[in-house]
Parts: sequence; C-alpha cells; structure tokens
Amino acid sequence: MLAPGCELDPDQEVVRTRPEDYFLRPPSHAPCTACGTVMTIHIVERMALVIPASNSSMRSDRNTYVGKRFVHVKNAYLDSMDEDILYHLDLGTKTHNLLAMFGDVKFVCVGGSPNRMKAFALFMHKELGLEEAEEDIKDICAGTDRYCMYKTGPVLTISHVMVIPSISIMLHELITLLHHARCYDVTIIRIGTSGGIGIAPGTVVITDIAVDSFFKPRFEQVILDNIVTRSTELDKELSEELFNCSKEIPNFPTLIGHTMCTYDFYEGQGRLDGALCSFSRDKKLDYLKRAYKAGVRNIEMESTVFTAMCGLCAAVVCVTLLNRLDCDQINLPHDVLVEYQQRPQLLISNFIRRRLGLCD
Ligand SMILES: O=P(O)(O)O[C@H]1O[C@H](CO)[C@@H](O)[C@H]1O
Ligand SMILES: O=c1cc[nH]c(=O)[nH]1
Repeated sequence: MLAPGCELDPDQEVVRTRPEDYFLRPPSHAPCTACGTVMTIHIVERMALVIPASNSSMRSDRNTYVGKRFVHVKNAYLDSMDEDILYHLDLGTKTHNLLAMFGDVKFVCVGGSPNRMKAFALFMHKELGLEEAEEDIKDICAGTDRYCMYKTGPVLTISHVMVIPSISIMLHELITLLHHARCYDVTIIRIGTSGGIGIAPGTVVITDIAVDSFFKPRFEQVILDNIVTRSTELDKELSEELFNCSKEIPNFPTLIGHTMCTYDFYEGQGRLDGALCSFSRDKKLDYLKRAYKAGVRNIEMESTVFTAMCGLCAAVVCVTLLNRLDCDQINLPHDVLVEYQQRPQLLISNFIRRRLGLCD
C-alpha cells in the first residue's frame, strides 16, 4: 500500500488507490521520489484515441503518426470487419462513403443539447463564411433520434445528450467514424454548461483536468466484471491557447480550473432540491468547499469519460450557470441563460477561426 503523503514520479502513469480496483496490469513497485519508501503502484491505461497535432513529447507508441496524426482506434477487431454499422449515428461503412463525407474534418464540437448544437453549427457556418445555403445544413443523423450531427466545412458538431454513458456511446461511434474517414490532426472540444463553485455565474471555465466525485483525475469504466481506470489528462497547451483566445473577447470572464464530473445532477452534485436528499446543508457546503480547495471550479457530467477517450487533443469549455456555494436552483432569466450558453460557442468559434487563419 501507498505510504501516506508519498509522491511518485509525476511522469509515471499511476493512480494511488485501492489495489483491488485495478486489474488492467499487475501492480508494480516504485520508491517515493521524496523519502524512498517503496510503494505499490497501479498502472492506469492511457486511453486517448485522438492523437495531438503538435505534441513534441509524444510517447513512442504514438510516433508512428509522423506528419499527419490520424485518429487512432485501439481495437484490433475493427479492421477485420466486413462492415461497420455505427448504429446510434445511423451511419455505416457500406451505406456511406465516410471518407468523402468526413475526411476533411479538423474540429469536432460536442455538447448535450441537440438544439444548442444545431445553433452552434449555424453560427459556425456564418463565422466561417461558407457558401452553402443555411437550409442545406441538415442533421446527418436524422435517421435516428439518439444524437444529431451537422457538418460546416471542417467543423463537425454533435449532440451527446446527458451523462457519461450517453456521451461514451457517441464517442465510441464518433472516434470509429473519424478512423474510417481517415481523419487526421483533429481537435475535439466539449462545449457545455456547468455549476460553478466560488465563481460568478457566467464565467467560462476551461478545464485543465477532469476529476471524479473524489477529486481524483480518473475515469473508472466497468469492462466485463473488471473496473479499469483511465487517465483524464488534457492537453495543457490547448487550454492555454483557448485562454489566450478568451482574452481577445471583451467582457468575457474566463478561467482555467479543474472540472468535477458526477453521475447525477442532484444527490451527486450535493443539491438540496432533488426528490431525495440524505445530507444536511452544512455537509453539502463542506463538500463543495473541499472541492474548491482541491482546485475544482465547476461541476458537470461528461468530462471524465470525454477526456479519457479524447484527452490529448481535446478541451472542455463550459459556462457556469450558478454559484453552487450560493444556491442549487438555476433561476436565470431566459435571455441571460441563452447568452451564457453562447459564451463557450463564441470562444470556440474564435479559436477555430484563429486556427484556420481567418482572424484579422
Ligand atoms: O450543457 P451540457 O452539455 O448539456 O452539460 C451539462 O448539462 C447537463 C445537466 O443539466 C449535464 O449533461 C451537464 O454536463
Ligand atoms: O449545476 C449544474 C449546472 C449545469 N450542469 C450541471 O451538471 N450542473
């Protein structure tokens, strides 16, 4: 077991936790960098499937992608399949020419609400000055009502509904789609809403690391009857780039901080206004204050699985709708809510235009 207060070499991919939880690789041992105490370490799988476009310190298993960094699928079975049906997207390798449809995608923007994501696609269409008529921007996944998807030039926009399992299914099919379409140098961004902790409503939080309800930077996935823990590391350069973009927008409160991802909006986020509540106001505030102290600035419900699957060329940008130290209910006037929800969209549009060399 880990000695209390010990630190491991930060370059090591480890998590310090209960040994029985980690089955992915057998535990090994390493000395604490400070005191030399030998500790049991449990290797966490690096899951990120999308390869960063500009990362000079890529691991050797990623170095096969010199020049173009293709979207990577860690599944040996896929390429031997005669046909791959992406059921929830209503797309498939035999029914659609995925290379022709999606081969030029460079940015993927995801968010919960189908209407908000459609509005973002139409906004991007305008911002990129694309010639195609707005009416021609159709939902590519119209054959299913699970998710919606729009393509505007190199920007693919997809809704993922709410919570980890829903975004996880979408990401499996999205990443497979990008792989079939031979996409490369892709950046994936989640644009959403969240509850803030200790910050003014309307603040945009750019996530530096996604943490779970225990403030740990990990995502636990049950696979068969094992729990596999995956890293939720994000590309720091990308968050800095986004932060710099935000400085160019007037009256645009933005910060970089940890984002906590929960499995529930009510009890899971310490709300007193759900159908069930088994804790006191004091316990709630104590929890949220501990979260703040651990670096958490906002709470939402998808970031850990999103970062685990897309991490090293991905970003999470969420506006806060309330300060959870003050209240639980979201009672913003409709026009304010709409304006707040547009903030991450505005930032990402500026970022994409800048990356495409379209900014003045
Ligand atoms: O703004 P979106 O992307 O919908 O995400 C946030 O809003 C939902 C809760 O209202 C959760 O899914 C949370 O993560
Ligand atoms: O408090 C909030 C607000 C939006 N989304 C969440 O997950 N929590």
